[in-house]
Amino acid sequence: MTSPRSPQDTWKQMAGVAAANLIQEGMVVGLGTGSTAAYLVQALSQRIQQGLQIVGAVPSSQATYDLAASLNIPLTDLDIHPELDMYIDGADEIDPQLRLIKGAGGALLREKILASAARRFVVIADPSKKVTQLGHRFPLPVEIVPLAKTPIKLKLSKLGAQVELRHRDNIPFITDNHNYIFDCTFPQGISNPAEVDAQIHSIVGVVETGLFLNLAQQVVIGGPEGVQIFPQ
Ligand SMILES: O=C(CO)[C@H](O)[C@H](O)COP(=O)(O)O
Repeated sequence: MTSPRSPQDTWKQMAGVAAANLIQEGMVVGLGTGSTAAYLVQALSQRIQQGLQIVGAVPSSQATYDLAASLNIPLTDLDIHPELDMYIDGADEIDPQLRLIKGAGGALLREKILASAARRFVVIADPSKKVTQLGHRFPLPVEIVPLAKTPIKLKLSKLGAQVELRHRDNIPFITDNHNYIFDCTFPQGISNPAEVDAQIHSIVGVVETGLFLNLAQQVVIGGPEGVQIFPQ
């Protein structure tokens, strides 16, 4: 297993290990994307080596697929298992109502598909991800069809967002679904996430937003005082 490098990494690993311990025999599990989810994947692999038998895991990105395959986790997909027993993933922001901003890793569409296909969605994080209001610390990622980038940018700006096309290595970042991502900063935060989500979804060419509302059931936070699970 990778050695944690900072307290935050240690806390992410604690959350990943605790969430892997929630996985039971015979489950179909969705695996999230990002550094916290990578600790989950490593811990699940260890449990499988120790004898846990799952039906299979569905990865939320190519990166997670590659990691899980390299660790010999049995993989499956939504065509074979359209319902997941559990989906476990990180988040960029978590509010007190378990509403989330996700998508820093660029996998928000597949992540939301898996979260909505799961009977139980467990979020794993370190304490820095907890916020009182969404959108204050982290821009909202919005996945869009590249052809429509200019009209969509205009419409998002009219909703009050400062809109940046995500780049990697000085070229536009392309998602696993061949789309672009706009990172949208709302200077006052997002006081009504459901309304903002509906307004953004009404723009033609928007594929999905990083607002995960009414999806997460449980949060596992690793921190200096150990692991806290809410609600228990
Ligand atoms: O939404 C995500 C990827 O699209 C990640 O779950 C989120 O960015 C958290 O990442 P990390 O665990 O590396 O802090």
